[in-house]
Amino acid sequence: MKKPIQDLYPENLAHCYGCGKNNTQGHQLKTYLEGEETISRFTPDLKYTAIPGSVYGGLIASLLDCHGTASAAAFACVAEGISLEQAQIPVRCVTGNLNVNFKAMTPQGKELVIMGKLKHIEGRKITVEMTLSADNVVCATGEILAIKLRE
Ligand SMILES: CCCCCCCCCCCCCC(=O)SCCNC(=O)CCNC(=O)[C@H](O)C(C)(C)COP(=O)(O)OP(=O)(O)OC[C@H]1O[C@@H](n2cnc3c(N)ncnc32)[C@H](O)[C@@H]1OP(=O)(O)O
Repeated sequence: MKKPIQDLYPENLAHCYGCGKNNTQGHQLKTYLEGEETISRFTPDLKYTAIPGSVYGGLIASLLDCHGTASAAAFACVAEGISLEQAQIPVRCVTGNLNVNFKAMTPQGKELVIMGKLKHIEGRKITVEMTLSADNVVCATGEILAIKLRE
């Protein structure tokens, strides 16, 4: 079975609050490469409330952040011919810049679907465009500039 990108991160770089598998108190977001796009799914619980019934924007930014860095790692691996079918990948990206547009209230109690597409890669800089949807309605869009860490 295909593993999520975050489960391929080196053990010492897998503690991120949003997506680290080694952070038992974090969100543990999981992102998959499907064809030329990436996908994560997350259902927030009620503590992430903004206006009652809607999801807190900080959580939305956090989901886009971690989806974006995972997507960047996956796209960098594909570009460099590094297999994702192995125990660990030698690629880890951090956020240089994250831009979020909140398009509509994000409803509580729904599974959120976050999708990512590669915009471009230039050296260690990887730009990914993202959407976050509930019930097929785009509630937020985002763009991340992720920087691949030096080895
Ligand atoms: C944070 C590292 C620790 C390891 C933790 C791993 C796990 C974390 C998991 C977290 C995951 C979840 C997500 C999170 O929460 S990640 C947490 C939030 N992000 C950070 O803390 C990152 C802080 N910044 C840095 O550590 C360094 O600045 C990095 C590593 C990013 C680059 O420093 P480095 O010395 O390696 O490289 P460089 O300075 O030669 O830059 C290289 C190129 O990139 C360009 N550039 C750089 N920044 C920006 C910018 N802001 N906007 C536009 N461009 C930028 C730069 O101009 C250059 O371009 P060019 O001249 O080549 O054209």
